[in-house]
Order: sequence, then C-alpha cells, then structure tokens
Amino acid sequence: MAIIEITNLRKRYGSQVAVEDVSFAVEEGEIFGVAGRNGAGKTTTVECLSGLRVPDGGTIRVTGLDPRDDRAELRRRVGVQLQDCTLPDKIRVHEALRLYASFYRRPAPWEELLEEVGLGAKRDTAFAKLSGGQRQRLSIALALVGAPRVAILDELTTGLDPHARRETWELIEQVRARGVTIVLVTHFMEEAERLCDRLAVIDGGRVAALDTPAGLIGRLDGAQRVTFRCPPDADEALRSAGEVSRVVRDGENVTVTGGEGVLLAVTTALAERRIVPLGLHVERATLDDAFLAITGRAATDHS
Ligand SMILES: Nc1ncnc2c1ncn2[C@@H]1O[C@H](COP(=O)(O)OP(=O)(O)OP(=O)(O)O)[C@@H](O)[C@H]1O
Repeated sequence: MAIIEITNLRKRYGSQVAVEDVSFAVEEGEIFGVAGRNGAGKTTTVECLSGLRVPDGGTIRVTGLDPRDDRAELRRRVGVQLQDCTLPDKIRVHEALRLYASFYRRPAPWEELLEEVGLGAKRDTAFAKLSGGQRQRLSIALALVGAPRVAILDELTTGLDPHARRETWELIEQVRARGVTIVLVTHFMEEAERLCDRLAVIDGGRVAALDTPAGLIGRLDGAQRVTFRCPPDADEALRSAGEVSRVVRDGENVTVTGGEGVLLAVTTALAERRIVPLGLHVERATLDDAFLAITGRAATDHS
C-alpha cells in the first residue's frame, strides 16, 4: 500500500518554477530515492511532502494525511533530516536528543537510539566537535526520535569521506529494517544503486523516469557490454542476434552492446558456429550511465 502519494505537484518561488509537475507513490517499507541534478526540484518536493512548504498545486498524502491540513500529526509520523541541518555549536549530543524527544508525546527511547547510530561514546561531545559523519548520524537520530513511520533524508552523505558514507548507508539499511519507510534525496548514483528499491529521477521540475535502479539501467540500449576476441566471420551472426544493439570490431577484438540478455545471445550465436570467444568479459552499465541518458548530464555535473 502506498504510504506517500504525490500527484501533479507544482511549486514556484516568485517567477522561478521549482517543481513543474511531479507525481509518484512510495510503498510502505521502501527506500525510495529522489535523484536529480542541482536545482532539479528535489528539495522543494520533499519539503512540500514534509509540510515545510505549501505547494501551489497538486495533491499530497502522507500516511493518508494532507500536509497542509494536519501539520501537527504529520510531524509525529514523519521524521525529517534536511540538507545542511545545523545545531548550536555548544549543544551536546545527549542534550540535542533529549530536547528533540521532548517535542513528542511518545518519543523513541533516545538512549537506545544513540547507541544504534553509533554515538554512545559521543553523548557528552559538543556538536561543533563532531566529525561530518558523526553529525550526519546525529541528524538521523534526531529524525528518528519521534518514532516516525516515514523518514525523509536529504543529501545525507554529501561531503562525507567514502568510509563515513558507507557507514551511513549501513545505518540507513538498519533504519529500514525497523520498518521505517525512507525517502532519500541524493545525487550520488552509487548510493542510489546500493540503497534504493526504486528511484524517481527529477529533471527540470518533472519526473523524467521512475523505476528500480536495475530497471533504469536495463532501459539503456547498451545496458551490457560483452568484449572478447574472435575471427570476423562471426560478426554478421552477432549483429542479427536478439538483444544486440551494436557490434564494434577493432582487429580481432569485438565489443557487443545490448540489453540484459546480450551475453546469452552472444554465446549462443558463437556456439552455433562453433566459435570459441577468447578473453570474454562482461561490463554492466551503471546507474550513472542511465542518469546521463535520462537527463543528458552526469549526476555530479553541477554546471
Ligand atoms: N527559497 C527559494 N527561493 C527562490 N528560488 C528557490 C528557492 N529554493 C529553491 N529555489 C529554486 O528552485 C529550483 C529548485 O530548487 P531545489 O532546491 O528544490 O532543487 P534541488 O534539486 O533540491 O537542488 P540541490 O540538489 O542543489 O539541492 C532551483 O532553481 C532553485 O534555485
């Protein structure tokens, strides 16, 4: 059952259109990714669904609630960690959690939460003295302290080193394992591929594509590339094999691109002609390739 439904969302800031027409539904228990280049409209979309911004048009339902009508109840059901969340320098980790817990009638046990996010040893540390990864862990704990059904995490791992990023990913998976539905805004395709069950790619304020990461990659003409060495008399058979979109020969090296079934098509076509491919290897297109094909630019291209 959908826990979040957004239909034809529209939002402008003065004459600047931030979200033109966004619709998607998130199923309960999913990690749902919202990806797109800078300025695509991702943050505006999640701010509207968490009740922090009022849309100009469209409908939103989160756990059945309209964020415009029921903000107090929505706050209890939806935990939000927004981009560049910052706290006073001197506030200690346990003070921040205690303070946030006091906003809720039935908060999660924050001491347990502290251990769960790996900050037990930092409970007395001031916010200013936490590393980037520790701050993000704290912001996740703060988003969860109200025991929400949905957590919205915006650009959580931007600025983290690869190790801290991986630790944060593991933490997000643990949160989902507790049954919390997660909306994850990201422009890291590796992150989206690793974590998201499904992903909406937003471009120019619209949903340009929505699918599982594997589904988005599978839509590419060249989702798989098979490279090997063999004599040229196989080329015609390779070109006419199913799933094959391109055959490029360079001397005795051949690269065949095509859909998910291209490896089977290539090996079958060669076996029928009793040709043994040498040095065969398969490369899979990445989510970055898919993102590029959908938006015309790489996810990390900020120009
Ligand atoms: N408060 C605001 N006032 C005016 N324009 C805004 C405001 N917030 C966002 N915008 C503009 O709306 C568009 C969408 O911004 P939004 O922050 O939703 O995009 P985003 O996809 O989250 O980008 P980023 O990845 O850079 O955070 C951008 O062109 C942005 O400049």
